[in-house]
Amino acid sequence: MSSLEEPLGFDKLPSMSTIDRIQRFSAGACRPTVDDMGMGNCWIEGRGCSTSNSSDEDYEEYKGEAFPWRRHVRDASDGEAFNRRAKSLSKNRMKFGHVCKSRNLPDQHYSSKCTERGTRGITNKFLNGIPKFVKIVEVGPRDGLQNEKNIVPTSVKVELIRRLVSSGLPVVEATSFVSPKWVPQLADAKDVMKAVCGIEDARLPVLTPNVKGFEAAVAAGAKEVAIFASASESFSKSNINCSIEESLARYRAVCLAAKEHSVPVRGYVSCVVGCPVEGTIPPSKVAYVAKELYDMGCFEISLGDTIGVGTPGNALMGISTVDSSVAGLGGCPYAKGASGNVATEDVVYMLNGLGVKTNVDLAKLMLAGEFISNHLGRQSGSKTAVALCRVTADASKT
Ligand SMILES: CC(C)(COP(=O)([O-])OP(=O)([O-])OC[C@H]1O[C@@H](n2cnc3c(N)ncnc32)[C@H](O)[C@@H]1OP(=O)([O-])[O-])[C@@H](O)C(=O)NCCC(=O)NCCSC(=O)C[C@@](C)(O)CC(=O)[O-]
Repeated sequence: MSSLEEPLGFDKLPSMSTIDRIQRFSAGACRPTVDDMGMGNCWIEGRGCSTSNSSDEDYEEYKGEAFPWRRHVRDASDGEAFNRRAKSLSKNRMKFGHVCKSRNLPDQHYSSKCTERGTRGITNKFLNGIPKFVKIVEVGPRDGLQNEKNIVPTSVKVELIRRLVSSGLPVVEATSFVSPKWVPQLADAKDVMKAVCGIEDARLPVLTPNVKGFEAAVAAGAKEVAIFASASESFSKSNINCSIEESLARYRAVCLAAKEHSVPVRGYVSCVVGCPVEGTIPPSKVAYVAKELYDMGCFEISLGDTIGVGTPGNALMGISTVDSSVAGLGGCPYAKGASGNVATEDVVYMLNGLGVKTNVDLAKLMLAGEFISNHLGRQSGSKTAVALCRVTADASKT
């Protein structure tokens, strides 16, 4: 029986063809997680969303997402239960169209909610493998604002986080405890965290590049952190001023500290498709870094198409965790050519149209996007937000 405590053998790494399919899938900054790559026995309790029978059950599982410090040894009954649920999922796939109401969106004709009718016309082939629930990790307040020319006031960041959480997003990355010399836009990390750490309706992870950052984050009230490695040597050097191996050594220390504090750690791998300096990145490099992060205790690995050079392909199906940024804000300041992030509004709109539940209220999310876009003095980078605003404005004239 395989144990969750066991390190993965190299034979358990995703096959080259799997990685290749993931590469083709990772459009923009939509980041599939390693679990979604079918990484052998990387079973983490509570992450089996695509095997659930109902969206509500999926969501409950996400809310109860367990972390490595709580990984358990999977026994035979777990495996049987998993298989039973997987089988019944395939029976229930036709239920995709179940309504998930978007409460306050002005005009519900425009895919503001998931409807049975909206999905009926889509072929079974396409629907096969689409998860019933997608967890969205909102990175706007962190990735979105880290590259802004004008520094956004702390109070605006805090209000943005509150609005995003109230839209139903389960995870909102709040800020980074990095060097203020490197990312001055997030130099107020401590104040932001202190203001939001009491929020309980969502997880609010923060980026920590080293133990110094981890300690500052925990002192400010962070309950979850993220570490960020790269599959490209050049990007590692320009982003965190060290080689991949040096970064992994730093992150092992962060993970050890996190374990002592029972703080869950999410792992990022940047440049999983391409790097602005090195060009195409070999999938084996991505798999290596992902495995290292997993082995040191990360409960989830986010695969970042940092400069947005991936293209969608059939392997899109089955992905159940997506990172996105409200109003399409952001991008890494140390990735030349990074074209920004996929807008959360667009992701939610698309998933609503496909009948995939997210538990995010699109209307409230759009208001959060409008709030930050107004502050930044520019139009939202979300096509959905722009289009639906126009529709609403036109409707109000008639
Ligand atoms: C990693 C370092 C710190 C190395 O930076 P360094 O200059 O090599 O570090 P150092 O150890 O020599 O320290 C330099 C100074 O920074 C201070 N320092 C050191 N650590 C910290 C800390 N944690 N918090 C606050 N201060 C810190 C340290 O105390 C010292 O201060 P000084 O003595 O000069 O006054 C730096 O390169 C850095 O902060 N990089 C962060 C870059 C960044 O945040 N990039 C954007 C996030 S990554 C991203 O967006 C990609 C992602 C995650 O979204 C996924 C994807 O899309 O690909």
